[in-house]
Amino acid sequence: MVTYAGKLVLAPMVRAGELPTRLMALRHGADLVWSPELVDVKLMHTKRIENAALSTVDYVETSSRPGHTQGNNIVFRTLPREETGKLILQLGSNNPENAVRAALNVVRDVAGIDLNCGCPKHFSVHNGMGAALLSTPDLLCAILSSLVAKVGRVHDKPVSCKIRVLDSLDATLALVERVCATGIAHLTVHCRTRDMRNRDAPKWDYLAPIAEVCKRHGVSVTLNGAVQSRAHFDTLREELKLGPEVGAMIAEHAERNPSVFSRATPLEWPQAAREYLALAQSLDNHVGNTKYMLGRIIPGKQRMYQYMTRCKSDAELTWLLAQMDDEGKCTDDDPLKHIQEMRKGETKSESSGKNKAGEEEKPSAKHKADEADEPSGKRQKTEPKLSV
Ligand SMILES: Cc1cc2nc3c(=O)[nH]c(=O)nc-3n(C[C@H](O)[C@H](O)[C@H](O)COP(=O)(O)O)c2cc1C
Repeated sequence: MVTYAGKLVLAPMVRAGELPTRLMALRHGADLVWSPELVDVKLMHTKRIENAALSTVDYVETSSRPGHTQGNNIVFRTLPREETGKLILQLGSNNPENAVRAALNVVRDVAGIDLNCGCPKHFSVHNGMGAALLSTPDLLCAILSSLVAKVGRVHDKPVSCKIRVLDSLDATLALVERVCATGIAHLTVHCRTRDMRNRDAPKWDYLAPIAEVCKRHGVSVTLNGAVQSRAHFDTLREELKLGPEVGAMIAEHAERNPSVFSRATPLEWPQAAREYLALAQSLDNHVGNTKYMLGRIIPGKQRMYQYMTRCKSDAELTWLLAQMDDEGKCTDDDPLKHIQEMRKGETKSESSGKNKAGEEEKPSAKHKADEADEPSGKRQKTEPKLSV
């Protein structure tokens, strides 16, 4: 069974935490990775498909949700070869039965189930999920108890949850006592309150007393909030006098550079961007999501950032990043002109039904295998942009 103590992990992040980012984080030393929050009602209506072309397991949305049309959205994709034993799936839920149904649907492909009790964004809280659960502790604990009894114990998989701190330490400790008593194995504490933004300094001093409560219950604990890298975590652990059993979770810094988990120096942004793009393309990641991540990795003030935002396809992104030197400068005098020309060429070959080599166009083996990337992109487009 997976354990969490002392580990440095990738945070759950909507949009940013898709498979390519998780793999890059793992390859650079993340001990565990969290999926983005997946809403229970959506996840419980997915069908498991083994995608032989990519060696992934895809959970694809089916049509059976009332009011939803037939679709083939990939809701969740994992690469068992690299993620087995290291992937924690995060649920968004406001209902114990739905949480259990969703978790049972995917439990064979994940190492643990986590409940999101910390996201303050409208799409989560207006349904009573995420940080709203902090104000409904009875419901929060009912969901956790159900997950522990009906999923965790049955399938020998740990259940965990991620909370924010409350306005006072006493109120936080009282909540932690209740949450630990549900039988969870692990707790992540985002050391900011629901009203604090990511630019606000976290209340790290809450962590030591929270860790004491957790220890009494045999629950491991992870610190979250403004952790920058493995080296920074080592320093923090000393400064805050945290035991070796306390772990840390990184979100924004890992979104900007998924190699921050490394014991060596993390990659510079041009190398990180190149590596991310190659990984995303090898996994048939939707171009909209790839661009989103490149937009986080490439600093906004760089020329390369502006060029990247003008690209519309994987081919354009590949060409552009191949023109980038090791400092991130573009070696082509007029990359936008070249991209326009590429696009015109593609339009011509598309309208003739033939590719540039004059062969008939065929769908790629990967797309044929799951036929689902485009709908997945639609999902990504409609997801709200987070800045939590
Ligand atoms: C792009 C993005 C998406 C996020 N999505 C989620 C999510 O799905 N579930 C969740 O519990 N928190 C989510 N968060 C919050 C982070 O997991 C984390 O708690 C927060 O960013 C604080 O960590 P940091 O200071 O290292 O960024 C998200 C944060 C970001 C930046």
